[in-house]
Formats: sequence, C-alpha cells, structure tokens
Amino acid sequence: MNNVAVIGASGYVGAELIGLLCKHNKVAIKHLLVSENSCSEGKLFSDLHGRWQGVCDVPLQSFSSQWFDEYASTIDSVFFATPHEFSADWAQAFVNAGVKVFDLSGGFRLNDAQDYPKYYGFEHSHIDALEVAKYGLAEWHESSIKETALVAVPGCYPTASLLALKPITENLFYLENSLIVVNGISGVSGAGRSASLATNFNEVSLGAYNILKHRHQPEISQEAGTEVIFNPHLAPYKRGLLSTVTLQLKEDITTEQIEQAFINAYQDKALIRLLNTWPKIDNVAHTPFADIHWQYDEQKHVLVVSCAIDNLLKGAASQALQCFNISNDLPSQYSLLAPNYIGGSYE
Ligand SMILES: NC(=O)C1=CN([C@@H]2O[C@H](COP(=O)(O)OP(=O)(O)OC[C@H]3O[C@@H](n4cnc5c(N)ncnc54)[C@H](OP(=O)(O)O)[C@@H]3O)[C@@H](O)[C@H]2O)C=CC1
Ligand SMILES: CC(=O)N[C@@H](CCC(=O)OP(=O)(O)O)C(=O)O
Repeated sequence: MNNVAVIGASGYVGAELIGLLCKHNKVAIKHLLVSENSCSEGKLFSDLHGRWQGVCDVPLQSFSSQWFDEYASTIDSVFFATPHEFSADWAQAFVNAGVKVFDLSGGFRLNDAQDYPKYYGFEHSHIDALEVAKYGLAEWHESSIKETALVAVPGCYPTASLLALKPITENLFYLENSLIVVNGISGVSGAGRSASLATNFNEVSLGAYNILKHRHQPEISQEAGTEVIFNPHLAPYKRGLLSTVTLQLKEDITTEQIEQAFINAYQDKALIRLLNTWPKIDNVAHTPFADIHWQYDEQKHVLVVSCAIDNLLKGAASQALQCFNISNDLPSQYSLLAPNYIGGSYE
C-alpha cells in the first residue's frame, strides 16, 4: 500500500483526485488537507463535495509546519492541488523527507526560474528543485516520471495542446520559424472553486482572455520545443477543454507521414483516442480520455489538430494518477480503466 496525502482537498482538482484515489486498490488515503486558516478545516470531505457521500467521509485537516513535522515522514506520496506558490515553497521539503511529490499546480512546470515572476507573479523559492522536477505529460515522459521524486503535472491547456502538437513537433514536420497557433477553450471549473466576478454565472460569456500573456504559453512552447501563440477562451459550461492547433508544415510532408506519426505516438496509449471525426467536450467530460482528430491540406501544407479533454481529469487529477502509477511501476491507466480494457474492447 502507498500511503498518500492530498493538499488542496477542498478545491475542484483535489476533489476529483480524491475520488480517483478512493478507487485505487494500491493507495491508502491518510490525510486530506486544506490551508491553515481554511473555513473547511474539520468538515468532512463529503460534506464539501456531496458526490462522495458514503464514499469518502474523512475530515479535512489543516496543513501547517507542525503538521509537516509530525506526519510528512509517515507518508509515501503527496499530491499538491494547491496554488502554485504554495507548491513552490513546500515541494522540496517533502522530497527531502523521502516523500514523492505530484504537483498539480504550475509551481515546477517551467525550467527557467525567471519566467516565474513574469508569468506567475512570484520569485521561485526553490530554483534547485526546479532543476530536479520532471514534466509529467504521461504519454510522453514515462522514463523521466519513473526516475524523479518530484513530478510537475502539466497544466490543463498544455496537456491538450501538447498531445495535439507533439507527434508533429517531435518529428520536426513543422516549417521552422512559422507561426504555430494554439486556440484553447475551457469550461469555468478551470478557474477553480473560489468565487470571482469573472467566473460568476451571470458574467461568463464565450470570450478570449489573457491573450499573449497567459502562463501556459511558455509551458506549451517549452515542451513543444518551439514558440507557439496561445489564445485561451472561457466558455459558459462547467467542465471540458478543447485545444485546436494550426501549423504550417514543410512542403514535403505527406498525409501518410502525419497519420503514421499519430499512430506511432498513441497506438499503445490506452487513454488517447484517435478519432475519425472532430472531438467534442461532452464525449470526454468526466472521463480520463483525450480525443484527437486532425486534417491536413497537402496543397497549402496546413495542418489542424484538435484535442478534447476534461480539464479536471486528463488536464489535472487523472493525469496526476497516471504519473503516480508510472512512478510505482503500474500501467499508466491503472484504476482509471477496467483492468481488462485493451483499447476499444474487452478481453
Ligand atoms: N481547475 C483546473 O481545471 C485545473 C487546475 N490546476 C491547478 O490545480 C491547483 C488547484 O486548482 P483548483 O482545484 O482549480 O483550485 P481551487 O481554488 O478549487 O482549490 C485550491 C485548493 O488549495 C487549497 N489551498 C489554498 N491555499 C493553500 C495553502 N496555503 N495551503 C494549503 N492549501 C491551500 C484550498 O483550500 P482552502 O482554500 O480550503 O484552504 C483548496 O483546497 C491549482 O494550482 C491550479 O492551477 C491544474 C489543472 C487544471
Ligand atoms: C478557465 C481558467 O481560468 N483556466 C485557468 C487554467 C487552469 C488552471 O488552473 O491552470 P493550471 O492548469 O496551470 O494549473 C486559467 O486560465 O488560469
């Protein structure tokens, strides 16, 4: 059994993650934590998140340095579903205490410490840990996830965008110095549980935001290995995220090469579904799947790839669990799919 703690248990991502951990037969949930002065402290997890009544009726504790001193060394893994700065401050301490860290925030996703003040609004307190952390896009980084004690679970938009981009960028099919445009659309749960005017039911209307300054732009560019333009949009539905990317390819690239690149990348990846039609949010919401479809104009050498995920699952909680599984030598999809599922059918 792997003894785990989740910090950020009152939030949307923490709740999804705890729901998944409850179904994992190699996990024992030991502590569910919120911030030191949280109004949720002492409440039952299931009182805050009614979907899990009778499934996880565990009281929430508050995280503090006293809690850390008393309990950190008694757990094997910790999941941070917390603000970025909290993760940046605390992850290294857990690693030093021998605990594997799965950070669902952006605290360790960017390699360059100078990007933190610019995109996240704080100076990173553990630049050394930034160098140790490994980016955990589960389908692409199995070997580095296995090696590290600190996994930076990718952001929601970067997950969908990179799953769409990487078969092309890894094969260097795109025209160098051409514009790569990533258009993302997210449901409102992407903004977290705390109320704000921008996410108020009466205020949300499909629209772009944070254009040319969103923190996922450097993350996508870093992991794609080339600069992208990222256009995020907020849409009036609860959950699900669609990322559609447009690339100019080199003149000699054929439809067959693209087809082969996607097959090579994903044919043995149980949670990626290559579709023959454009993906839809409703088909992936509440699931750990990423659905992908593409279309290539061989005359203009323009490729469009679209990927749909659930922002709270493949974009956060279920991908964190994939990273946990990989790190513990389990199949990435362990406990996320029925054990006898072999991709489209059951044995
Ligand atoms: N929403 C999404 O689609 C995605 C979110 N993420 C990332 O996951 C993380 C959580 O997001 P989300 O669940 O949406 O956010 P929420 O605002 O819904 O939840 C944040 C959680 O963090 C806890 N928290 C806040 N401050 C502290 C602190 N100082 N110490 C301990 N716990 C603290 C809160 O507890 P309390 O306030 O009760 O103390 C709450 O449980 C963020 O980093 C976010 O960027 C990643 C991918 C997708
Ligand atoms: C709709 C919405 O507001 N989405 C959030 C992104 C989701 C998130 O929480 O960010 P990480 O994936 O980096 O952790 C945003 O644009 O800031």
